[in-house]
Amino acid sequence: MTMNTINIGLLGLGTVGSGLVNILQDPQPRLAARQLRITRIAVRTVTPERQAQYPGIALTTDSQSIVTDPKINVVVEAIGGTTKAKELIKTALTFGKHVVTANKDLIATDGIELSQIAATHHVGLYYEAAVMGAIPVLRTLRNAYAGDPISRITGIANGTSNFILTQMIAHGSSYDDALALAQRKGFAEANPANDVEGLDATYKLLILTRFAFGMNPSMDDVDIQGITTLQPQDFVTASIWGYAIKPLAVSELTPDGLCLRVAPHLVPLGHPLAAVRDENNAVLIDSQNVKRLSMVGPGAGSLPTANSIVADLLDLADDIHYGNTPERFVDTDTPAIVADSAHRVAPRFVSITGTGFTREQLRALGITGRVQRIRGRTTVLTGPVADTDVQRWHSQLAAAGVGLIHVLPVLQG
Ligand SMILES: NC(=O)C1=CN([C@@H]2O[C@H](COP(=O)(O)OP(=O)(O)OC[C@H]3O[C@@H](n4cnc5c(N)ncnc54)[C@H](OP(=O)(O)O)[C@@H]3O)[C@@H](O)[C@H]2O)C=CC1
Ligand SMILES: N[C@@H](CC=O)C(=O)O
Repeated sequence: MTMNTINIGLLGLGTVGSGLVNILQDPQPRLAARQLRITRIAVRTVTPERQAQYPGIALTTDSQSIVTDPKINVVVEAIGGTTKAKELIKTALTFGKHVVTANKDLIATDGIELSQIAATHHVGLYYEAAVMGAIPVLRTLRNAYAGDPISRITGIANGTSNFILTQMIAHGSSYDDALALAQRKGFAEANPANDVEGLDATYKLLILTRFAFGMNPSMDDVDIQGITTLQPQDFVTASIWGYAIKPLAVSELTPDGLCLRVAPHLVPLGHPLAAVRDENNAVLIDSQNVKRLSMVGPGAGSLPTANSIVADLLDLADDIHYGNTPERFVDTDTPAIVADSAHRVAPRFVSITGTGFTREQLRALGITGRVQRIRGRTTVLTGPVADTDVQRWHSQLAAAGVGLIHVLPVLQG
């Protein structure tokens, strides 16, 4: 059966938006059959030279005119940020347009509200590209786990952080050089602090938690640490003890509630996540029936991310073609039950400035385990310790004038 053309209005023509244009301009046969056509694109700056690169597509700086255009069926939002993007998406949904977005910041914070607006107007709101780039994790959680209780999601959810750590470890790059390269490659957010301070991975973890556990936690429910304090001594010491350091996002359902953590973790060298390098992301889903399922792939970048947008567009194309109202991507506004810090227990990798601290002094603070002194630092690998003890170490060491560089959790299982 011949399909009607689906007119797409694209907001943003940066890393992600240009990837979508590339894929749709030269579509593979199965994609070509769906008649997806970008008709208009909103950007901040239009020049005759820029317009000339996109024959048949009208570039405009008037994004509002796209989200209200009666000829447009689907709006793809790839401008990022929350204020303008939210206003545009709300208008598009209210005008009866389906919306696809890669915007995890917005979906993490306002996704429930937007999803309700979409349902009211009988349109779809999809955002597979917002979480882990090319990895189809949201559809997998939605479609494959309805009958299988999940116990834990463990992932590398920020490509930029993983890329920076790989560059520092494998190529001896400085942190600043590695971050600059991630920016040039289009992996980093407009504000790269979101990547390196763990916020981007936290947004993704909040969305994953909705899909995996049907609960809706907030940023305040997540223990967040970035990668900015890591230095070459950490990688050396961790590897002597048989670990890699990986930027993980973990959502675990315990009898006391959800434990949500974003932090560089020590990961045993033989663990599958230890081998995930560069801008790749990975997710391990632990559940009752399947036990463990893993997926690895590019977590950032133009074509990998745009490919996930195409997957959303194909779902919508079928609904438009058959006259169906798209299903809600996720359907929960249940508040999260979050475990108390006293119940969040893990072994820790403790780095302290200076090498003069004796084992006895450390033991007096309750910091015991294997000790390494290397290049002006003392590092201790402890047994299982609760988050409340870690909070106490921070205040006691600060009061004693001792520099506590970081306390990293060790991944278990
Ligand atoms: N980069 C990646 O690998 C990934 C990004 N994402 C998400 O995708 C979204 C886009 O990211 P990315 O492509 O990297 O961003 P870029 O900064 O590369 O591109 C942003 C685009 O949006 C346009 N733009 C910004 N503000 C406006 C506005 N007010 N009106 C019209 N156009 C506007 C810019 O126009 P102009 O070109 O004129 O400046 C630019 O084309 C973000 O939400 C990001 O978090 C998700 C997964 C991966
Ligand atoms: N900046 C993000 C891009 C994809 O979400 C990342 O590095 O993962």
